[in-house]
Amino acid sequence: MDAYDLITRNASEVVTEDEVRALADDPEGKRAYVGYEPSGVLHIGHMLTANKLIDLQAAGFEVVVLLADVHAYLNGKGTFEEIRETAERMKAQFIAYGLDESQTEFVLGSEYQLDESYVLDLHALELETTLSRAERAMAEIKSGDGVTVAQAVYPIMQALDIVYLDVDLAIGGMEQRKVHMLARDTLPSIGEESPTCMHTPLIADLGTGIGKMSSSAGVTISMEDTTEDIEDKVNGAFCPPTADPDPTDEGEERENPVLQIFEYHVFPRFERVVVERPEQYGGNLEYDDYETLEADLESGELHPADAKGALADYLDELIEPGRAKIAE
Ligand SMILES: N[C@@H](Cc1ccc(O)cc1)C(=O)O
Repeated sequence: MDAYDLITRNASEVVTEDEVRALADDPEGKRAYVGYEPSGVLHIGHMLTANKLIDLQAAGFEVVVLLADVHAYLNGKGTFEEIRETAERMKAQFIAYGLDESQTEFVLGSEYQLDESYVLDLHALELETTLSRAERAMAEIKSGDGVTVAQAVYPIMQALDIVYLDVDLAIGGMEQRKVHMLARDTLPSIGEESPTCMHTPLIADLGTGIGKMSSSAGVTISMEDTTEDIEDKVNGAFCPPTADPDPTDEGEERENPVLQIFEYHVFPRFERVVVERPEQYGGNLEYDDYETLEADLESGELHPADAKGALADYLDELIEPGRAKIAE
């Protein structure tokens, strides 16, 4: 796989392809980041962008993980003290998950976001941003009704982070895209370049295949899950024998979350996937790529129950180091 393909694999959106190609041609010294609000424990959503950071490290990028304590505070996630404690724990979980500690720079937002120059640049950007634009940028990030002033400042700070962390590439899930578009449009007004961005897909709710999996609603997988929890959740997952399920009777789009997790979580981390089956059902199946597994599920060669059994095992292996860290 060449550098561009590795950098962009499994991405839902690349803004722009030409810009990322230029970075891929000369990755030496290039920096990429993801920011996370410290809250709860690492879950499958965090792990998806972390996989992208692992790809970027393999492609030669320097990687920055922003533990966005001020953002979490602005989004009502607790006191500063609580948030900072959570940030410390999340850092340990990211390392347990597979981010190379010697190649990853962990930064707490408050280390620089309270500096005078940052605050003055923030106010300059505030002058360039309408409230409705800030509100729209937050639509997929905040929960609940009504945007507070704190939540309107949030996306503007996120845009400025790209400048202050001196990164060449901003990564986030698709729910971050409007913040990144705001950054691309407004940063030139304070004399900065429009940042290059890349977005990872959102995984559908495990139980229904509808909407996106989140820690606040529905079923998610996190580093707190025991082996048994994972088995139960995966066994109860929505998994018709197709990657493209029909919409619900109410017309809601549906995805196959079991296949999505194979594609975005398992194949990027394991070279070969083995689905164990008793001899009388044809013996084990082995896959070197996601597409073959998907084709086998669609043809009926691979039964959803067997796919789920394998998925639970691989997810458990991915979660185990973080789970051990939490238990310490
Ligand atoms: N907006 C991100 C967190 C974040 C904060 C600041 C950033 O610079 C980047 C990302 C989230 O929803 O979790």
